[in-house]
Amino acid sequence: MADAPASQTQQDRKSVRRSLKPLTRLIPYLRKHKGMAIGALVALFSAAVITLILPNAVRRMIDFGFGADDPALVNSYFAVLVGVVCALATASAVRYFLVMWIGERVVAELRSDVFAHLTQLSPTFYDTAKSGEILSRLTADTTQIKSAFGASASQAMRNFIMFAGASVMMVVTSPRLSVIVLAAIPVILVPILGFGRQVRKRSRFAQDTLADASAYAGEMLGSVKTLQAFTHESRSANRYGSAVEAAFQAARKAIMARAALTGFAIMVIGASIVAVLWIGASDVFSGRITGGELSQFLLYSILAAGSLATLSEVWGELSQAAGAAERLSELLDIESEISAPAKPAILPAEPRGSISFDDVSFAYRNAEHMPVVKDLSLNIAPGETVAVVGPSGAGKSTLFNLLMRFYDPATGIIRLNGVDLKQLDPKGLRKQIALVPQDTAVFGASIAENIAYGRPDASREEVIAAAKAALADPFIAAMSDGYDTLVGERGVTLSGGQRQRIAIARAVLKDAPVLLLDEATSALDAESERLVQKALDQLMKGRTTLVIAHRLATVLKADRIVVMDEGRIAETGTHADLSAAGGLYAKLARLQFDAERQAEAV
Ligand SMILES: Nc1ncnc2c1ncn2[C@@H]1O[C@H](COP(=O)(O)OP(=O)(O)OP(=O)(O)O)[C@@H](O)[C@H]1O
Repeated sequence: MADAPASQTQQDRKSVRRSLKPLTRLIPYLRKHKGMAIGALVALFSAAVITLILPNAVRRMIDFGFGADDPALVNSYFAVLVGVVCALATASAVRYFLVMWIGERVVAELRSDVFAHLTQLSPTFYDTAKSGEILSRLTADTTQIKSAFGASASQAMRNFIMFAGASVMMVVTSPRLSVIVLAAIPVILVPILGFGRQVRKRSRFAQDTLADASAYAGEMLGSVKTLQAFTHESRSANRYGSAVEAAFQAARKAIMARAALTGFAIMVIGASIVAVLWIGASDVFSGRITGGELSQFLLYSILAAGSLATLSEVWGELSQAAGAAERLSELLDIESEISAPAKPAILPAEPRGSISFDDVSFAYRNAEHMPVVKDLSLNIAPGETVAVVGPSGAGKSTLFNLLMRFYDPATGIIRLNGVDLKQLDPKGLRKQIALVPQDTAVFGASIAENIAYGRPDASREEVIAAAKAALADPFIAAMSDGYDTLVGERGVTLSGGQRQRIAIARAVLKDAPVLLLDEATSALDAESERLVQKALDQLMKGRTTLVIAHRLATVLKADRIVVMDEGRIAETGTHADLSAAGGLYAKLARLQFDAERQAEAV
């Protein structure tokens, strides 16, 4: 599946899966921990076998120990029993540890894999996906799988072994009584399977509803200022409340199905035990079996019944986990639209930083009927500075997206150093490009770490040098902890101009031959503006620069101005040429730059 459009994922979700098959996706994770898994199985098996020995020991004690009227014999039986109990305790503790360990381990690895996969997906996926929903999958679904692996799977196996063993031992003890108990089994099993399907369907629905609610919460908390500015607090809280309520109702239905399943199983099992006891009692009176044998049989049938009841409960849990595994599999199966070719081309060193767009057309996946770039051709020489201007929505940022290969063009070829971008490994390509975006993302870490985002292996000295080149050093030095000051979500909020200088410092560190610069539209104060401009001038030296320009100063400095309109290049030339031509540029320049001149005059 390529980057799935939302509608397709929705459709997949609605389809009801009828088995635990999605859980097989987890087998490779188990294989990695074969030793632990085998250990868990051995412990599991030992504990089950020891439990099965107990009723036999009880019978021997009743029939021989008490019967023989020999206290020494009774004592030795109890001594053996203590040993058996110790062995049972040890095996159970080992089983618990190993099984829980495997559950935690598998989920840790699964989480890392899902996250790593998510980081690889192309922006097309994120254009339609809701980040809150994805986070819910990463946390809630994996937790469900953990409980399935940690507890349910081992319980299922233990109880299956116990059930099989106890059934065999029941037949050995009293074939006549066994018939009654075993006849009840199909009566129990058939509805269990039916209920199980219901539980699975409903719990998947509950999880989906919860994921939708999380997506909404994520979106709202991400833009809390807008929310409060429009005083939408109670409206949002109500909407989230209803979403959570819907999730609760869905969960309630799943729980109801499970409760009915458990109650039903216990009732049928209990009834058959009472019947056995009744008939067994009359058999003891008539001398057909001994009292010890009836006790043994009864203990085995309680064991078998208990195992079956647990199995029915565990079946429900495993079904829930299968729903979660299915949702995670869907995520893991999404392939990135953008990937490296089998044999990526080597980028020639020369001409360093030459760019060409050759008859390129492109539309975003979620608006395919609306091409955003149309038959666009543009050659940029190494070291050239090209300013891209145009009305809002003309497709300027899209050019950057295409050049960084976040998306592939529908038709036409884009080349770097003469090589088609599709022939290159996207990572290799992106190493050649430094992006200074309009709105810089600052991460919850120290300033130094934020700058080193440009090149994580950079030394402290290199980070400081980059900050100096970006004229960011003075404001960083003035902060309480200097380069170690925490910023972003965990610390100080940076101003627009400061963030831009952090972005420039990152680009300085990256030292790539191509620079993509998206000038901020929001005006900085004169001093910040001067500093940012000065830092940029330094950065642009010797690099091929494509700049989405909003300032007169920038277009004046550019070697060439490209004017975009509705996805096409409307005009190209210098500021003087284009102003004189009296076309779109002249109009834009009049509107935009006149205001700037007036502001400067004030
Ligand atoms: N991820 C996306 N999915 C769908 N449509 C998009 C996406 N990004 C941009 N568009 C649309 O593509 C068109 C061009 O957008 P683009 O951001 O390239 O314009 P721009 O010239 O950079 O505009 P601005 O100056 O306002 O930033 C717009 O109509 C926009 O709505």
